[in-house]
Amino acid sequence: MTSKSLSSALPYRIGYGEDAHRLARGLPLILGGVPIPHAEQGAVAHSDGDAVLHAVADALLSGLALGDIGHYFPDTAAEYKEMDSRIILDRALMLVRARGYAPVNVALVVTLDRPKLGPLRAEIAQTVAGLLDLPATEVGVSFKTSEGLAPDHVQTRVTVLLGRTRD
Ligand SMILES: Nc1ccn([C@@H]2O[C@H](COP(=O)(O)O)[C@@H](O)[C@H]2O)c(=O)n1
Ligand SMILES: C[C@@]1(CO)OP(=O)(O)OP(=O)(O)OC[C@H]1O
Repeated sequence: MTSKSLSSALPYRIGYGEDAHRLARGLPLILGGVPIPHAEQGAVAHSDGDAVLHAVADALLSGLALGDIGHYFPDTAAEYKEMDSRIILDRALMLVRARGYAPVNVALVVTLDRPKLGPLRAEIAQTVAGLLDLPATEVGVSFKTSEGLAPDHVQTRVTVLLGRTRD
């Protein structure tokens, strides 16, 4: 079987995405659609700077080789200034669905030194799952510190499994 016929025979595809934003005082921090209370610093970004939703959207797009969010939402366009990143994720999901795929499960890792995000794990999983029309049990959420190596930085890495919904 050639690699071309193999990829059309298999019902699953893997996607990977990541995003990072610099942090600065006086800005809100939003992760996975959840505003983080008591964050001393927020994301420096053109949009609302939600590094989780950006990485999930890039993971969806990469699974079908559809480019990345910067292609669809250039950070030079004034219309996307301070935009809600749920719009970005919606667009990526729409593109994936239009090609006959849907997310099956998501695994995401947020690297952030402060604040501790553990108490928000369920809310972030639930919110991301809701945006993808998945049960919260299909969104794994892990947190890591940078061990002080990058205190002014938030980073998210995401894998997603896409399943074919039609032939
Ligand atoms: N912003 C964060 C970062 C980490 N955690 C939790 O702390 C534990 C230890 O993380 P290390 O990076 O030091 O291994 C781990 O259980 C993380 O879930 C957190 O809650 N918020
Ligand atoms: C989202 C966009 C567009 O507003 O900008 P940012 O919010 O800066 O985010 P980033 O993840 O750096 O890049 C994607 C851009 O297209």
